[in-house]
Amino acid sequence: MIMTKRSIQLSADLHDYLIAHSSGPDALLEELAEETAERFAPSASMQIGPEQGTFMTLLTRITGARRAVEVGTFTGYSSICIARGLASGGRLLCCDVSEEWTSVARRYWEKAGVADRIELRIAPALETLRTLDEPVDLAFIDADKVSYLDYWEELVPRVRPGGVLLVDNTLRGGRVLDEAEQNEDVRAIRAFNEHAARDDRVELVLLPIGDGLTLATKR
Ligand SMILES: C[S@@+](CC[C@H](N)C(=O)[O-])C[C@H]1O[C@@H](n2cnc3c(N)ncnc32)[C@H](O)[C@@H]1O
Repeated sequence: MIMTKRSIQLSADLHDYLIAHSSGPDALLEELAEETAERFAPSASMQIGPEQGTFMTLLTRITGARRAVEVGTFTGYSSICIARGLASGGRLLCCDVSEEWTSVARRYWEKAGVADRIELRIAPALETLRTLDEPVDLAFIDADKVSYLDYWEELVPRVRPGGVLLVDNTLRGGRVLDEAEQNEDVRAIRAFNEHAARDDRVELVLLPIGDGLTLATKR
């Protein structure tokens, strides 16, 4: 009989323990999370979690990424985590449609000392992605769920062989499993997961970090 090792369910205490035994977040990211929670609840829950942020900084650094793209910036937490991991001379292009939310991001980019390596484009992300003509080392998708498949299709051809794609919320709180769940976002994530898992251009793993984080590398 084959015994399958499964990821364990994290209780709130075990999650706290995991955070306490990981690097970061530093005081600046904590301040950003607090300001976002105070000013923008309940939208604040859109922000990535601290362990995801650390994971993304380490992954960006380990892969030596110099040219990164983020789809969905909000108040800037994940963009700071990516920007901090970029190799010397690296650049991050951020795509969002909200001037209000990204004005907070701009302020924290200055405080974090990463403003000089980030470009923000305020426009529907599909429009921005279609203008990209340089190979991408690392892409992060975290915007409107119904467009995930379209973002993927624009980004996969642009990511260089060996480059990385990260896609957030791919477990959607576990609702992907509930066949009765017909919420538009959940259906979109389900369709995305099925599409990506069968995509021969990449190898991927769906990690149980945060709300589910798909990590793919281009063949
Ligand atoms: C889940 S939040 C991003 C959270 C962010 N990654 C963080 O860690 O704080 C989603 C963001 O996608 C943006 N967004 C929604 N639709 C978009 C679109 N069509 N094009 C670009 N950005 C979009 C929203 O304005 C919002 O800021």
